[in-house]
Amino acid sequence: MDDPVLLTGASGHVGTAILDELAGDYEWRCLDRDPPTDPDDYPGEFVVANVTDEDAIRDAVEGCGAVVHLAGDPRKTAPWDSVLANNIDGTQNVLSAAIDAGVERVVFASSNHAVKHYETERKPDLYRTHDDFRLDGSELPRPGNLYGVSKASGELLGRYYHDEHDLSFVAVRIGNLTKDHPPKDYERGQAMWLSYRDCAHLFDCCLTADYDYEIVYGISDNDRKYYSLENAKEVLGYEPLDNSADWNEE
Ligand SMILES: NC(=O)C1=CN([C@@H]2O[C@H](COP(=O)(O)OP(=O)(O)OC[C@H]3O[C@@H](n4cnc5c(N)ncnc54)[C@H](O)[C@@H]3O)[C@@H](O)[C@H]2O)C=CC1
Ligand SMILES: O=C1O[C@H](COP(=O)(O)O)[C@@H](O)[C@H](O)[C@H]1O
Repeated sequence: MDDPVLLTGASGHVGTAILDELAGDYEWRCLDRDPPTDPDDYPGEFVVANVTDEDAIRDAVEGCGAVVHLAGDPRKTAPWDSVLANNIDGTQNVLSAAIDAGVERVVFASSNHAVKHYETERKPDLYRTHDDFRLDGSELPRPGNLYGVSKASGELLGRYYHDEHDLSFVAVRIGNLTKDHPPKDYERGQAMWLSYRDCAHLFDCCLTADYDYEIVYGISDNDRKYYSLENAKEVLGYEPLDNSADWNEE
C-alpha cells in the first residue's frame, strides 16, 4: 500500500495497538475527534475531526488508498442516539466519502457483540476447550445490545458498498483486546482475547491481502475459542502468535 492510509479513531486502544507495531510501515493519516496530547506521538499528519462531519471526512480521505475505520462509541452499554450518530452515521460517512475519493479498501472494526446472542444457549461450555462449537463469519448477526446492532449495521453498509461499488471491505469482529495478558477471571474474555501484537498483525494482513468482502474474527490463537480463525488465516494470511492458555490463569 503506497498511498496514505486513513486511520480513524487513531488515539484509542485498537489504534494504539496498530501504531505500536506498524507506525513505520504505512504512510498514515491519523484521525480522531479528540486532539492528541502530543502530535509527535503519531506518524504522519493528524486530523482532528468527527466522523459524523461529512465535509471533514471527505477532506480527510482525499488521496488515501485505504481506510482503517475504528472510530465510534465502543461501549456495550452505549445508548441508541450515540451508536446511531457515531457508529452508523459515522460509518456511512466514511464509506461514502471513501467511494467518492476512489479508495480501494476499507477495514472495519466490528465486534464480538454483533454475534453475542449465539452464546446465550451455549454458555459457559462454549468458552471451554472441550466444546468445538465455532462461529466462522458466515452466520447472520445476533447482536447482544444496541452497540452490537450498530456493528452489524457497519458490516451491512460495507456489503452494500462492495456490491454496488466494488470496494474491498473486511469487517474484523474483534474479541477482547487487552494489553500484555489475557483478561483475568473471565472465561469469555480469555476465549476471545486478542493480544496487541496479534491485533497489529491482523490489521496489517487486512491492508495487504486480496479480498472482496470478508468477515473475520479478531482473536489470538487461544485454546479456548468459539470463533474460527480459518477465514482470517486462509484469506488474509493471519498467523497469530499468542494464546490465552499460555498465561495459565484459569
Ligand atoms: N477494544 C476492544 O476490545 C474492541 C474494540 N472494538 C471496536 O474497535 C474500535 C476501537 O475501539 P477502542 O480502540 O477499544 O476504543 P477507544 O474508545 O479506545 O477508541 C476509540 C477512538 O475513537 C474516537 N472516536 C469516537 N467517536 C468518534 C467520532 N464520532 N469521530 C471521531 N473519532 C471518534 C475516540 O476519541 C477514541 O480515540 C471501536 O469501533 C470498537 O467498537 C470492537 C471489539 C472489541
Ligand atoms: O466490542 C467490544 O468488545 C470488548 C470485549 O467485550 P466484553 O463484553 O468482554 O467487555 C469490549 O471490552 C470493548 O469495549 C467493546 O468495544
